[in-house]
Amino acid sequence: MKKLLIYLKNYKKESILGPLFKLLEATFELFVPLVVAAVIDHGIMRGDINYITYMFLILIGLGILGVLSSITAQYYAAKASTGFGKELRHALFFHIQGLSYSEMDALGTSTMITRMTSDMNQVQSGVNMTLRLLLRSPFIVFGAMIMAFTIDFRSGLLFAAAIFILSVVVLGIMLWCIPLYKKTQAKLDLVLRMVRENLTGVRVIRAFCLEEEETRKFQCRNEELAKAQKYVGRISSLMNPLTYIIINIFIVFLIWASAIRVDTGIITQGAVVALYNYMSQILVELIKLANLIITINKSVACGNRIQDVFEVSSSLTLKDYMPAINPSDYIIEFCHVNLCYSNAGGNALADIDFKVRPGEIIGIIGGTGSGKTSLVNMIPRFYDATEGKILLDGVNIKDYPLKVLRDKIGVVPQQAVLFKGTIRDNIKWGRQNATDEEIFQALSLAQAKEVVDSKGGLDYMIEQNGKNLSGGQKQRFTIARALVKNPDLLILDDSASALDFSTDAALRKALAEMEIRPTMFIVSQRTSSIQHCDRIIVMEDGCIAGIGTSEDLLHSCQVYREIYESQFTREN
Ligand SMILES: Nc1ncnc2c1ncn2[C@@H]1O[C@H](COP(=O)(O)OP(=O)(O)OP(=O)(O)O)[C@@H](O)[C@H]1O
Repeated sequence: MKKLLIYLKNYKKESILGPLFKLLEATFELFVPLVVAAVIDHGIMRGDINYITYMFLILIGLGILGVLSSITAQYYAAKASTGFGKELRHALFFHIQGLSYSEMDALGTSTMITRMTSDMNQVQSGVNMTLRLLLRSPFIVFGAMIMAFTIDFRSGLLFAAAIFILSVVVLGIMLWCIPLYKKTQAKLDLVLRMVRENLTGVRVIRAFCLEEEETRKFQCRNEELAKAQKYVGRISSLMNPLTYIIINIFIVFLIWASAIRVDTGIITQGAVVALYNYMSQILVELIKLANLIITINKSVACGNRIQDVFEVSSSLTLKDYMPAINPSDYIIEFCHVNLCYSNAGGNALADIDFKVRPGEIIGIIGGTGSGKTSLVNMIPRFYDATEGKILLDGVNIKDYPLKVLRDKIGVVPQQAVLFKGTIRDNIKWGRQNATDEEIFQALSLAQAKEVVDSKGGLDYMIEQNGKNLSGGQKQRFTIARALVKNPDLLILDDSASALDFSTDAALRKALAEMEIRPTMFIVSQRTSSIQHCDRIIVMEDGCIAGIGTSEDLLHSCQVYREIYESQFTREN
């Protein structure tokens, strides 16, 4: 958490002025009981109206100064904490953007959202409260005690005893509560994760009629959370009655002892009222301090969770400068590449070794989980090879600046992801300066032009995740988005799976006939989608089972033959 405080560095002035103004406010507050005492002892006792009016004006002045100091302190604390929150959020977002898929997989999306939102808010409000109260409350507690000592030494001792006992009770309850708050936070995380999963997977849940089951599970988690919250709530609710009882016992003692001392003329009646006021101030401030410590603890826990994300460094080694290009006959070369996912038992890919010439269309086929996606995901460095190397234009892909590498590659992922915005905005994700003409060219190639026409043009608004489009329409837009980039290398990862056979065939034809054709990797489960590729890579259990044309493979590769025959028979 400490490391996060660096994001306050641009708000040093506010971080100093906020607490200082709070101390000023506290100082004015500490003078109030003295003024009241003076009013009683000198004004009321003597019936001196002028003196009372004068002191009354001083009280109003102290009140106004206190309010002004408080407002100024709130202003600076809010400025520092919101600025801190803004910079921390920005830094975390930037850091997450730099992580590779491996780290994203390990951290998990829903926990990152929680850290970015509710944890971040908790840390921000913790900073705000700390700036306002961390100095103020102890200042008032000890200030009130010192004032009590200056009024009457014996009463001061009573104050010291009261502060000690109250601190033990308040700290005890607080220490009891802190681990329980952490457990409650963990249960809240579970509820949030479930909400997120249910909202994103609502269609699947309904399709499988799992609403009741999910509602039951949610109710369980929700009840566990409520139970934990109630338990910690009950314990923390002990704070007020206990502290009030203790402080009132001390007040009884104080008034009893003071009354005797008033009778003997050691202290005045005004002094008793002042002491009583100081005792009340101590109570209020100790409770505030306890709440503050709980808030700080929650914030530190949340801050540590945010810090954990910062601690995850990207496994991507990044280069800033373009390497010298080694002229090569091949655009892509996989040299004995292995891939082992973090936390996975064994290699997902083993000894992948092949070369691709510029302009070639390579089909990749294989059973579910055979490693097709893993293979193509390594080219844009979504995952890095654990052994071996991959060359692009003769240069190790790890030697390219990431932006240069990814600019050369157009990727159409298995899952068609679109963003809220117009069709134009979405296609421009591929290339920001693409003209409408270029966008239409890409849409035509992707067989998506008639979809745009049917939706009324490029200004049609796509909803978040493209939920107002069919699966096939989304796929066509994601293909157009990759094509508008004019990549040297185009990766289509099962991205025509939702297209009907004739649209799929028209798409392949259009791609094959492109004037300046990128080298292509077409991943598919359908033989018909890849059988006309220049070469086909057949994957089985993370290894290459065969490479060649469809005809060659039908003779030489049993895996391919089995896939081909099973589908060929079915398709006919
Ligand atoms: N992010 C990941 N973390 C851990 N293991 C993974 C990850 N992605 C894939 N795998 C594993 O790697 C293997 C290959 O998966 P991959 O997605 O590459 O297969 P695929 O041939 O593309 O499958 P499909 O046709 O079903 O998409 C599988 O055993 C899978 O469980």
